[in-house]
Amino acid sequence: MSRFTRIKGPRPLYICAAAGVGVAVYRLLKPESFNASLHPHDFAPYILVDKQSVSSTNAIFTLHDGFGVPEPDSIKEARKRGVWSVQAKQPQLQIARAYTPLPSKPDEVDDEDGHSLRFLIRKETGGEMSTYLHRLPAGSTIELRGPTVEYELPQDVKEVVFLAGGTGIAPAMQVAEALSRSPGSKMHLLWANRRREECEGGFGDEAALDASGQQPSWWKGLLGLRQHSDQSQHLGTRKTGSKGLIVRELEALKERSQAASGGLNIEYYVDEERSFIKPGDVVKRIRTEPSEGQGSRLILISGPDGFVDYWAGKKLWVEGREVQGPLGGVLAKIDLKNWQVVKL
Ligand SMILES: Cc1cc2nc3c(=O)[nH]c(=O)nc-3n(C[C@H](O)[C@H](O)[C@H](O)COP(=O)(O)OP(=O)(O)OC[C@H]3O[C@@H](n4cnc5c(N)ncnc54)[C@H](O)[C@@H]3O)c2cc1C
Repeated sequence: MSRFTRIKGPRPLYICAAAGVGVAVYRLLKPESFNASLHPHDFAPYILVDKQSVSSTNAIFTLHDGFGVPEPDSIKEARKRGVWSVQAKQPQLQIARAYTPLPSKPDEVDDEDGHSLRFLIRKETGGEMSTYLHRLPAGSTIELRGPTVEYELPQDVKEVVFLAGGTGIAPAMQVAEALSRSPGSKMHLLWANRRREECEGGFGDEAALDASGQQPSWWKGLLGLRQHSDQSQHLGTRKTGSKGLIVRELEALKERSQAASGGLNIEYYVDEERSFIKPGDVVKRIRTEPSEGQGSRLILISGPDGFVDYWAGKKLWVEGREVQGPLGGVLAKIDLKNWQVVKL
């Protein structure tokens, strides 16, 4: 199972309490010692304060703590550690699903007490939780628990190549946020979407070089990059157009990274424009010079099952736990040298 399939085994939560329990009841029932509302085991109320449409299927949900308390230390800690999630509960069906909080809002980065949790949520056709969430009006209560750290970045992380498909961009943004606190680290983000509407105005760094004519292009044919390059010229004409919400946030993350670490490099790929991530795009980014120093080098993959399987092979279930499974897919055919692959 990837991040984008139904939670199996013990993960769906069957809740005995009646639906519709609101913040007021929590206030009455909460023990004196219960001063941080997000809790790893018990659900706590959050208020949906804003829902901004990104595309015909995706929206950014902004939630505030139902008690109005500052962000708990557990979230501050998770933001530094790597990829993390929280679970949301559907009260009528008594099920829970995991979602990946986006990095702090650009205007809340320096706010120690910032208490927004934001999620990029895709409305799945026939999906129980996601259609429920997309139907909720502003002001609704959504119960959350967590955080759960899904993957902790090694302390000595030096370089990351992140292959993201669709809403797999959320964990990629978490990694970019964590690395922006890690001087000397560097990240290459390759983000693939089916449709342009998910990344309107997204204009890759490589395409920028192409457009300015400074990047020699002979090697692109060798690496299978020509198609993306041609596409990039096309995207270049859109540079002045409006930018989607996620694209704008990626650009803000990029600025933060450039100021604090070795930088964040982003490329956009759009199926409907016949622009796809190629093996050569990965090969090019994992060529490290010995002079670039010691430290962990990671290829992280996040997205729909088919995307993860294609690049790195299936994850497996062993004794009720999901494990990495052997390296398969395209990456198994590439000489990865000292790069480690992690399927998210
Ligand atoms: C760690 C983690 C983090 C995640 N983060 C995010 C995130 O940030 N954003 C995000 O959008 N998602 C995220 N997900 C995925 C999310 O948890 C849900 O799986 C997703 O929202 C779909 O849930 P659902 O209840 O709407 O769909 P489900 O009801 O579980 O259905 C999923 C799909 O299966 C189909 N389906 C359901 N039942 C059947 C059936 N009987 N036969 C055939 N098809 C069926 C549905 O039509 C739908 O397309 C994450 C998952 C994990 C594990």
